[in-house]
Amino acid sequence: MTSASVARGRFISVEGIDGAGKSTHLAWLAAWLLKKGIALQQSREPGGTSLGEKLRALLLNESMSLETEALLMFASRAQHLTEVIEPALARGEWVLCDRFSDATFAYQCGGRGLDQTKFAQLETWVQAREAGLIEPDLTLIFDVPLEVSQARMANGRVLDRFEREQHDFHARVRAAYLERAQQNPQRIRVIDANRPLEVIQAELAEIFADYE
Ligand SMILES: Nc1ncnc2c1ncn2[C@@H]1O[C@H](COP(=O)(O)OP(=O)(O)OP(=O)(O)O)[C@@H](O)[C@H]1O
Ligand SMILES: Cc1cn([C@H]2C[C@H](O)[C@@H](COP(=O)(O)O)O2)c(=O)[nH]c1=O
Repeated sequence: MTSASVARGRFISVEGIDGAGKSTHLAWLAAWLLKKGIALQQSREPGGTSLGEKLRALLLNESMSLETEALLMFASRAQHLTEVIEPALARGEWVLCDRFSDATFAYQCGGRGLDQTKFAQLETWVQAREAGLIEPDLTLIFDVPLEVSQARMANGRVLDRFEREQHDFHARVRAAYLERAQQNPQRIRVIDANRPLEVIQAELAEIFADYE
């Protein structure tokens, strides 16, 4: 097979409020898919590139205006798309990404109140290509009640700027994620993450059973 005929890889993103368990499940899913022989890249946003990780450190730790925050999220994404995501998909590899633009919709629009028109403009600017908008093929939202995520986060970790936000902020983020799932039922799947790990892993194995 020539490189021109390699089938595009799959783009999977995981989302959820802070402490929902998405990083835990992403690591498990990556190991499970690798065992099935699927070549993949595991990455995250903000971050995923050398520049993106520097932007991540600023975003998670420095105070900044709402506009700066939204623009830096998309700056990290622009770099991530051109440097990591698009080349990997073109090589036929899967990309498993810990958060993508649904997170901007949930945190910057839902949590912070950014105008959705501005979000749509930035999304088009950064993600539009000739073939259409680059979006995940499948997005898993790990959903838990706030008391559960707060209890999981309280378990001995140093909280970043987003994690230190008030209860109302996280409630708005969760509501925005669920709204986004309702708007995109063909792409987004909500997973009840308030269950034992092995039960959630069995659901993930079922979802990906037919994927090759
Ligand atoms: N289903 C579960 N049952 C019990 N504990 C869980 C479950 N899922 C995750 N945890 C635990 O909750 C904590 C938070 O999980 P994790 O770091 O994966 O969340 P996260 O959604 O990636 O958080 P963040 O977005 O803030 O990085 C970890 O200690 C993890 O072991
Ligand atoms: C991509 C993206 C992320 N965020 C926020 C959400 C989280 O609180 C942090 C990332 O840290 P994580 O716990 O490792 O997921 O960034 C955001 O506000 N907007 C975004 O687009």
